[in-house]
Amino acid sequence: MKVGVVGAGLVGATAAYAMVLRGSCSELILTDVDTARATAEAQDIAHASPVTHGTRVSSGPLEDLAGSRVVIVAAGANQQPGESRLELLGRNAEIFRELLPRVAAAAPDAVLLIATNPVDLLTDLTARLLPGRAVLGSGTVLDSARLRWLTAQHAGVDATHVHASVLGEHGDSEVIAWSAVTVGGVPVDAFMTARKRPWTPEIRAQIEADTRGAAAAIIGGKRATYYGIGAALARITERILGDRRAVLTVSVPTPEYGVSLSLPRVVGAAGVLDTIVPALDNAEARALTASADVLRAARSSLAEWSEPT
Ligand SMILES: NC(=O)C1=CN([C@@H]2O[C@H](COP(=O)(O)OP(=O)(O)OC[C@H]3O[C@@H](n4cnc5c(N)ncnc54)[C@H](O)[C@@H]3O)[C@@H](O)[C@H]2O)C=CC1
Ligand SMILES: CC(=O)C(=O)O
Repeated sequence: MKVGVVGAGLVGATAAYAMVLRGSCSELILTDVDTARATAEAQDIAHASPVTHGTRVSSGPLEDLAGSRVVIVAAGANQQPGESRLELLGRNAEIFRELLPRVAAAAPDAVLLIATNPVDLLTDLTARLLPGRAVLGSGTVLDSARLRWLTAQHAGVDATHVHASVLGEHGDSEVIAWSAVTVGGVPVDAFMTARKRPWTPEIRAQIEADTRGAAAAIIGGKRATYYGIGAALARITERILGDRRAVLTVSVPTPEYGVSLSLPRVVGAAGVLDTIVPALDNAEARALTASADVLRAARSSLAEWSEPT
């Protein structure tokens, strides 16, 4: 089971390291336009292999992606402090137009897992550049993990027992779907009441703000985020490799909203197999529509969508 990583920067290398620690695959290839960086990262990560799962790790040109079942794409610019994800669109779309057709040709059977921001619009662009190809974006898997973790702190439970979905854009317009949050299978409000935990509108508003603002806060402190997304990418990749039919909030083109965004989706060997539209309250449904509007408006700056439709 071979996995490729295109863009061996902080996100790509951390995803590769997470996969080596978890034994997600048998072979990993890192590729980057900065060949010295890819070589150094592959060597450093390979040195973890003998003391973990023995994964074969190497670096090389794009052609070495041949035979990959999943290729993670984390190539491109990241945000500077104060910058939004959407502000990266022009720069990273330019990279994708040149890079993604070559990645797809080098790894013809791979599912393409996009991480580069703005991830929803670059997933859309990749799907447009490569019709018929299995493409998905990491979407709000990371944001959902942040929401789960924050909720678990208030519930006083292990975060793996919180189920929660952030919907829409991986970005400032994302939607926290409280009506679908459960803890140990119990709706979150009932769980907090049963455990006598404080659970007020102010606490929920703070959790929302902390979920939405997590990336900016971390970037302000250490210039980039990579551990959370690295683990999320490893998990999505494993679910594809093992055809595990996991339910994950990944991003794919979504006809109902006219753009790629995140909803709970069943993920297996072919990528996204099915989409589950959750039962939302009216405010959540309106917020999801507004998030799609934000994404479509930003996308209209791309040449591929600039023609009136
Ligand atoms: N989807 C998500 O949840 C998250 C996405 N990101 C995004 O991931 C992307 C990467 O972030 P970092 O790793 O922190 O940046 P980084 O600057 O550390 O790494 C980016 C790498 O891409 C490489 N690259 C640029 N053009 C390339 C090309 N044409 N071919 C191959 N490699 C190329 C660069 O040489 C560099 O090594 C950014 O867009 C960032 O916003 C970051 C965190 C979370
Ligand atoms: C940078 C980014 O997209 C995140 O950490 O959510």
